[in-house]
Amino acid sequence: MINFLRVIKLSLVNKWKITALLVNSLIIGLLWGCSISAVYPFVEVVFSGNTIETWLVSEIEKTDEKIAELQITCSDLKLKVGDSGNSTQLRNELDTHSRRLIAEEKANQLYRTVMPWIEGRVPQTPFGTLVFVMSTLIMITIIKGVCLVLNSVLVAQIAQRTALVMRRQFYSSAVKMDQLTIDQKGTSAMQTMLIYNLNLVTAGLISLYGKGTREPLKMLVCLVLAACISWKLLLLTMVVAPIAGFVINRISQHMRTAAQRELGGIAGVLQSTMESLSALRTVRIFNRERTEKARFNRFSKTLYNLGVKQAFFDSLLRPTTELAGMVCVAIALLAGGYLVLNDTTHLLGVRMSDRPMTVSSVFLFFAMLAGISEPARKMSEIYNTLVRADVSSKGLYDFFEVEPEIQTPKNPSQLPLHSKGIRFKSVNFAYNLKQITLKRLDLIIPFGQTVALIGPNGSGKSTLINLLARFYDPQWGAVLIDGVDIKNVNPRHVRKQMAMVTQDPVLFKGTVLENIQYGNMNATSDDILRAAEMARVTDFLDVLPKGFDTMVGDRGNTLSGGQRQRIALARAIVADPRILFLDEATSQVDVASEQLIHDSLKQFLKQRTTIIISHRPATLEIADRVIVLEQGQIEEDLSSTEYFERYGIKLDRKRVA
Ligand SMILES: Nc1ncnc2c1ncn2[C@@H]1O[C@H](COP(=O)(O)OP(=O)(O)OP(=O)(O)O)[C@@H](O)[C@H]1O
Repeated sequence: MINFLRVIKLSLVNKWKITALLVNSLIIGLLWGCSISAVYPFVEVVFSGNTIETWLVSEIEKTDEKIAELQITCSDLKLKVGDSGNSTQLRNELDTHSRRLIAEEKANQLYRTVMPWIEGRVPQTPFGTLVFVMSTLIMITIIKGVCLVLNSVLVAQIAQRTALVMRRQFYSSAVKMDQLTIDQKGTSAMQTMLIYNLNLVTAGLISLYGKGTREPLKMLVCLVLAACISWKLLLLTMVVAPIAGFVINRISQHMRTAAQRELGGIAGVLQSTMESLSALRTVRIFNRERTEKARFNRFSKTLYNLGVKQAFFDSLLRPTTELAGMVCVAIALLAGGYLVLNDTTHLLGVRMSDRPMTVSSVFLFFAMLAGISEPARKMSEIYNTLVRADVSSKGLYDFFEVEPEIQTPKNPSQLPLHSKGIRFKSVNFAYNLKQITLKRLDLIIPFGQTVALIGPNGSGKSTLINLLARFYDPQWGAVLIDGVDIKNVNPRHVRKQMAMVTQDPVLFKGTVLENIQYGNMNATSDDILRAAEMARVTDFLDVLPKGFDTMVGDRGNTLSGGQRQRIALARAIVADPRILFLDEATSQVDVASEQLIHDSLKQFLKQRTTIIISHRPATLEIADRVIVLEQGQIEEDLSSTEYFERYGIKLDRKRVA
């Protein structure tokens, strides 16, 4: 439970709520004990045709008689002990009777103390007493109900607050996590963790602070009351507890393994579902519904088997605790019955109580054991939840503890506003040990230049941009902006001067306006309008139902690919970056619009360094320089005019017009 203990530690900041909860749970426990104790007046008073007052009077009389009798016996025994010298048997007898005398005196004292409080204040008939007991029981139940509501609210507040902290911690770990780890883990695994693991941890906290606090306190109250009747008899009945504890421990070890497997299985099902649902169009166009269904069914079947296994171990717990409880009750009744039937205080030579037990006190003892076994059963149920919470918290803490590879140095260098140039200095980079992606790459891009990177798929174009944005750090060599190694700069400061548009840009749920503003939250409406005009967003606003205020749907899925790209371009323009990346940024924009965008971009690109990735000659026309990459190395580095001449590329401006 070491991992869940860390969650509990986190929840301890709610110390006042926890204190209130403990007090509340203790009250519930006491009320529980009181309601069970009602069995005593039933058996002893009501069903014997007494009222509380007459019963007290008769008890005082009985104890008076017993005290007188015991005093005589004790005096006789003292004389006999004196005569016989050192007879052990007589001494033991004297000891037993003396103890009994003290116990009777104490009981008598108690009855006499209570008597003035009771006299004339309680019902005077047996039926009236019954009504009184029942009304008290109902009152206790009402107060207990109010306490339970308060208890649930406090538990929810503690658990949900802790979940909130962990959710925030998860999100900040996720956004800090370096790209390489995210690539390896997969975003759907992270989503699963955020939803499923966190839910199980919250359920664990609710169980712990709810039943996990209430039930042991209920047990404690009943244990104390049972011990007051006869602590020795209680010890005797508890001999089965270590055996039950051993069996429960063995079962719980299996439960833990099963819970771990089940969690892994659920993660698999959720990941597979998220993946196929987010790519439903691809699934449909290739008629792969059956394949996906089969894959999903396979995962679900595994989950079913794991669930059944888990349920099997869960189900073992209840009969085990019930059997242990039954054995306890049987021992108690057998021992108690023996003491009552023989009117003795000794069992197998061991004194169990100072006064012989009455039928009603054995009943009360039995009721207290029942009062212990019910919470014990509930406790065994929460164990399963706690095991799952522990397994889930391990997953979450493993996630929190991943040290991001991209770190801010202890004494970061300041990066001035980019105005000189970018340099890749002997850069070697590999995503994994098997393949080097960039090999001793040297490249200098002066400020204000627009460079087009071209080359076959997988030649390392996007990787180059990723290194410049510090999504990854090179294993060898350095990337410098204006002479400052960006490894020594806070990544946030590096990215502050950058903006990026990719071929499949992500838009967020919100309006067109909000999506453009995302690039610069301080942008005025004029800035947004200017950016929208430059990216030709304004050209299609008329066809959108609410213009700038149209909701773009999940990830912008209510827009066409070209419209999405144009909004993403406007978002980058409004950010007013010093370094701009355009990775096939207009690949889905129609030729006529692309030409218009290029015309308006030309002026904009003059005050910044731009890196374009594209295979389309039309896009290359805004570049000053073309660099051809091949297997992570620079093959050619030409001015755009040289490049167009060498490869005989002619741009058909008429077609555009
Ligand atoms: N996250 C990643 N993890 C592991 N390998 C990667 C990762 N991203 C890219 N690669 C590998 O690095 C190499 C270069 O990829 P990169 O995306 O930089 O190529 P590219 O020139 O931009 O290709 P394209 O023109 O197809 O976009 C490829 O072989 C690719 O498989």
